[in-house]
Amino acid sequence: MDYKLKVKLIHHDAKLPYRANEGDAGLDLFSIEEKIIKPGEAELIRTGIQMELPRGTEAQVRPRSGLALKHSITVLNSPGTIDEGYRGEIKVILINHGKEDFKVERHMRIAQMVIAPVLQVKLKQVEVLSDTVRDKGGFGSSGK
Ligand SMILES: O=c1ccn([C@H]2C[C@H](O)[C@@H](COP(=O)(O)OP(=O)(O)OP(=O)(O)O)O2)c(=O)[nH]1
Ligand SMILES: [Mg+2]
Repeated sequence: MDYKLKVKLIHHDAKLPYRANEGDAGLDLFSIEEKIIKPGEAELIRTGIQMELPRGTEAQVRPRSGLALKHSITVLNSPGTIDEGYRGEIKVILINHGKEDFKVERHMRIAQMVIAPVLQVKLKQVEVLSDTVRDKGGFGSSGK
Protein backbone atom coordinates (compact mmCIF):
# COMPACT_ATOMS: atom_id res chain seq x y z
CA MET A 1 0.00 0.00 0.00
CA ASP A 2 1.14 3.51 -0.75
CA TYR A 3 0.31 5.73 2.22
CA LYS A 4 1.82 9.21 2.18
CA LEU A 5 3.26 10.76 5.31
CA LYS A 6 3.62 14.47 4.66
CA VAL A 7 6.42 16.11 6.67
CA LYS A 8 7.25 19.79 6.94
CA LEU A 9 10.69 20.83 8.20
CA ILE A 10 10.26 23.95 10.34
CA HIS A 11 13.85 24.42 11.51
CA HIS A 12 17.18 24.52 9.65
CA ASP A 13 18.48 21.58 11.72
CA ALA A 14 15.39 19.42 11.17
CA LYS A 15 15.64 16.18 9.22
CA LEU A 16 13.06 13.85 7.71
CA PRO A 17 12.24 10.81 9.88
CA TYR A 18 14.70 8.06 9.01
CA ARG A 19 13.96 4.44 8.13
CA ALA A 20 17.25 2.63 8.83
CA ASN A 21 16.34 -0.48 6.80
CA GLU A 22 13.70 -1.13 4.18
CA GLY A 23 10.68 -2.66 5.90
CA ASP A 24 11.51 -1.30 9.36
CA ALA A 25 8.43 -0.48 11.43
CA GLY A 26 10.04 2.51 13.09
CA LEU A 27 10.96 5.85 11.58
CA ASP A 28 13.65 7.48 13.70
CA LEU A 29 13.10 11.01 14.96
CA PHE A 30 16.00 13.46 15.19
CA SER A 31 16.63 16.05 17.87
CA ILE A 32 17.26 19.60 16.70
CA GLU A 33 18.64 20.61 20.07
CA GLU A 34 21.44 19.86 22.49
CA LYS A 35 20.23 19.20 25.99
CA ILE A 36 21.50 17.54 29.16
CA ILE A 37 19.05 15.17 30.86
CA LYS A 38 19.96 14.68 34.51
CA PRO A 39 19.40 11.33 36.25
CA GLY A 40 15.75 10.91 37.20
CA GLU A 41 14.68 13.90 35.10
CA ALA A 42 12.69 14.28 31.89
CA GLU A 43 13.12 16.82 29.07
CA LEU A 44 10.93 17.80 26.14
CA ILE A 45 13.02 17.52 22.98
CA ARG A 46 12.21 19.32 19.74
CA THR A 47 12.31 17.53 16.39
CA GLY A 48 11.64 20.55 14.16
CA ILE A 49 9.03 18.70 12.12
CA GLN A 50 5.28 18.95 11.59
CA MET A 51 3.29 16.21 9.89
CA GLU A 52 0.11 15.32 8.08
CA LEU A 53 -0.66 11.69 8.81
CA PRO A 54 -2.60 9.50 6.36
CA ARG A 55 -6.38 9.45 7.08
CA GLY A 56 -7.34 6.97 9.79
CA THR A 57 -3.87 6.67 11.34
CA GLU A 58 -1.90 7.76 14.39
CA ALA A 59 1.81 7.88 15.05
CA GLN A 60 3.18 6.15 18.15
CA VAL A 61 6.38 7.61 19.59
CA ARG A 62 8.43 4.80 21.07
CA PRO A 63 11.86 4.46 22.71
CA ARG A 64 14.95 3.19 20.88
CA SER A 65 16.20 0.02 22.52
CA GLY A 66 19.86 0.98 22.05
CA LEU A 67 19.43 4.18 24.07
CA ALA A 68 17.49 2.25 26.70
CA LEU A 69 20.08 -0.52 27.03
CA LYS A 70 23.22 1.63 26.88
CA HIS A 71 22.04 4.82 28.61
CA SER A 72 18.74 4.02 30.38
CA ILE A 73 17.04 6.65 28.21
CA THR A 74 13.41 6.03 27.33
CA VAL A 75 10.22 7.86 26.31
CA LEU A 76 8.35 8.89 29.45
CA ASN A 77 4.86 8.67 27.94
CA SER A 78 5.61 5.68 25.75
CA PRO A 79 3.96 5.14 23.40
CA GLY A 80 3.36 8.84 22.80
CA THR A 81 0.27 9.48 20.70
CA ILE A 82 0.34 11.79 17.67
CA ASP A 83 -3.24 12.44 16.61
CA GLU A 84 -4.10 12.51 12.93
CA GLY A 85 -5.23 16.12 13.10
CA TYR A 86 -2.20 17.41 15.02
CA ARG A 87 -0.28 20.01 13.03
CA GLY A 88 2.07 21.25 15.74
CA GLU A 89 5.73 20.35 16.12
CA ILE A 90 6.44 16.73 17.06
CA LYS A 91 8.23 16.67 20.43
CA VAL A 92 9.60 13.79 22.45
CA ILE A 93 9.60 13.47 26.25
CA LEU A 94 12.79 11.65 27.16
CA ILE A 95 13.50 10.45 30.71
CA ASN A 96 16.86 9.45 32.11
CA HIS A 97 16.53 6.36 34.32
CA GLY A 98 20.33 6.06 34.59
CA LYS A 99 22.82 7.35 37.15
CA GLU A 100 24.73 9.74 34.86
CA ASP A 101 23.88 12.86 32.91
CA PHE A 102 22.86 12.09 29.33
CA LYS A 103 23.63 14.57 26.56
CA VAL A 104 21.16 14.77 23.71
CA GLU A 105 23.13 15.90 20.67
CA ARG A 106 21.81 17.84 17.71
CA HIS A 107 20.86 15.35 14.93
CA MET A 108 20.79 12.45 17.41
CA ARG A 109 18.10 9.84 16.71
CA ILE A 110 16.20 10.04 19.98
CA ALA A 111 13.07 7.93 19.45
CA GLN A 112 11.13 6.16 16.73
CA MET A 113 7.69 6.62 15.34
CA VAL A 114 5.37 3.85 14.14
CA ILE A 115 2.35 4.75 12.00
CA ALA A 116 -0.65 2.64 12.96
CA PRO A 117 -4.30 2.36 11.90
CA VAL A 118 -6.99 3.77 14.19
CA LEU A 119 -10.59 2.57 14.34
CA GLN A 120 -12.93 5.55 14.53
CA VAL A 121 -15.65 3.89 16.61
CA LYS A 122 -19.08 5.31 17.41
CA LEU A 123 -19.80 5.29 21.15
CA LYS A 124 -22.96 3.60 22.40
CA GLN A 125 -24.01 3.48 26.06
CA VAL A 126 -25.65 0.15 27.03
CA GLU A 127 -26.94 -1.65 30.16
CA VAL A 128 -25.95 -5.19 29.15
CA LEU A 129 -22.72 -6.58 27.68
CA SER A 130 -22.38 -9.94 25.91
CA ASP A 131 -21.32 -13.05 27.89
CA THR A 132 -17.77 -14.40 27.51
CA VAL A 133 -15.72 -17.27 28.97
CA ARG A 134 -13.26 -14.83 30.56
CA ASP A 135 -16.04 -12.70 32.00
CA LYS A 136 -14.52 -10.45 34.72
CA GLY A 137 -11.33 -12.50 35.21
CA GLY A 138 -8.11 -10.57 34.73
CA PHE A 139 -4.88 -9.50 36.40
CA GLY A 140 -3.45 -13.02 36.58
CA SER A 141 -6.75 -14.93 36.78
CA SER A 142 -5.50 -17.54 34.26
CA GLY A 143 -2.50 -18.47 36.43
CA LYS A 144 1.26 -18.29 35.73
O1 LIG B 1 5.01 12.33 22.64
C1 LIG B 1 4.20 13.12 22.15
C2 LIG B 1 2.85 13.09 22.47
C3 LIG B 1 2.00 14.03 21.90
N1 LIG B 1 2.48 14.98 21.03
C4 LIG B 1 1.56 15.92 20.41
C5 LIG B 1 0.74 15.26 19.30
C6 LIG B 1 -0.55 14.94 19.95
O2 LIG B 1 -1.59 14.89 18.99
C7 LIG B 1 -0.69 16.08 20.93
C8 LIG B 1 -1.52 15.75 22.13
O3 LIG B 1 -0.99 14.61 22.76
P1 LIG B 1 -1.81 13.82 23.86
O4 LIG B 1 -3.21 13.59 23.41
O5 LIG B 1 -0.99 12.65 24.26
O6 LIG B 1 -1.74 14.86 25.07
P2 LIG B 1 -2.90 15.44 25.99
O7 LIG B 1 -2.29 15.69 27.29
O8 LIG B 1 -4.13 14.56 25.93
O9 LIG B 1 -3.15 16.83 25.28
P3 LIG B 1 -4.39 17.30 24.39
O10 LIG B 1 -5.40 17.78 25.36
O11 LIG B 1 -3.82 18.40 23.54
O12 LIG B 1 -4.86 16.13 23.57
O13 LIG B 1 0.64 16.38 21.35
C9 LIG B 1 3.82 14.99 20.70
O14 LIG B 1 4.27 15.81 19.91
N2 LIG B 1 4.63 14.08 21.27
MG1 LIG C 1 -5.16 14.09 24.10
